[in-house]
Amino acid sequence: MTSITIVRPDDWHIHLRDGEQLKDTVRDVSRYMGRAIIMPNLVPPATCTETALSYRDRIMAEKPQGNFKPLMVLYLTDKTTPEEIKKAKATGHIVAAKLYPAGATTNSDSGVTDVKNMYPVFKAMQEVGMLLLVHGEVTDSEIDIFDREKIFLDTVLTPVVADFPELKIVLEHITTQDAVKFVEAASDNVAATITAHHLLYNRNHMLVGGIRPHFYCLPILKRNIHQDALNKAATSGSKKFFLGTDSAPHMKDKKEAACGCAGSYTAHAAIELYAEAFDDSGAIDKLEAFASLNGPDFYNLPRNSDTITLVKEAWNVPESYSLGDDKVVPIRAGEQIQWQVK
Ligand SMILES: NC(=O)N[C@@H](CC(=O)O)C(=O)O
Ligand SMILES: [Zn+2]
Ligand SMILES: [Zn+2]
Repeated sequence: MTSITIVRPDDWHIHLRDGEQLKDTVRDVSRYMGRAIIMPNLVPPATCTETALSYRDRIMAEKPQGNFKPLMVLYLTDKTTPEEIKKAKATGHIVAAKLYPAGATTNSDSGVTDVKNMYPVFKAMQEVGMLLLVHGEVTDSEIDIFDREKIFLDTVLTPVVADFPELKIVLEHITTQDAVKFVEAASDNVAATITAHHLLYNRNHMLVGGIRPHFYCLPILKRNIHQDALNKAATSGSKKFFLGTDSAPHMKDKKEAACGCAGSYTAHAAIELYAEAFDDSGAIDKLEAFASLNGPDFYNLPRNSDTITLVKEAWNVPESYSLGDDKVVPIRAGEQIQWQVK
């Protein structure tokens, strides 16, 4: 039996939703993660300090396991002010602000319509040391969905990186070789999260032999050369890449529908799925840096002080889990995962 002990990991990108669903998502994220960056795309979104802090209170009220700490994020809109950034940062609980191009993904309708309008806000973020987290896709209807990440990098992110060299930017849930190259070529202030499902799957898994809606997420799964590039980046030892699951639950009926929602659920087995991906690459020894060290180092936060132990021992994933009054179908539903936490 193979086993590995690593510093407790953190999840630098997760959706916990709200209301009835919170008890289930909080239970899952706090199984083994020490901290998590909580995405603010609620309905309505967490656009100001008060809404982000009251969301934090609702998460803590669900009594997360262990010493779990939620790190909150402000949802940027065209109306966000530099004053709001300073106020949020001063609370000590809000560590980043999220740029959703309006219409790019789930609950992004109130997002930013033109990045140029955000320059005073970015300037304030750079000054107070608040990180900018980016959903990196353009939304133009004539641009092919498989090209939207690359074109965002070329047309939107490149000028922002050049104009704000001291702003720390995380390109979230990267899905292409182009994004890997972009992050590698940028300064040390630019990093990226990579999901477990983009390491384990490519678009064939979603589309060959029938359409599998639980693999449908944004940015969409790409061809296998991109999957390979993501695995190389994650296992390269580069400090610029770290764990962000983008676990994004939607109710079963909303996924298995004529027009299914975007988002895949992985919080039931996050570190286990990453362990499998790293093991598949023959690089399980690189898991700790990616999952537990690079993230806190980039965010300028202390690394977790305790450890977890993973063993290579297969287990069966249930067909579904409860999600509030409903159900969520997780990645690997009804199949096996090769690793588990001891
Ligand atoms: N990744 C997704 O496909 N969906 C996320 C939103 C996001 O992270 O883009 C969600 O909130 O459902
Ligand atoms: Zn996103
Ligand atoms: Zn997300």
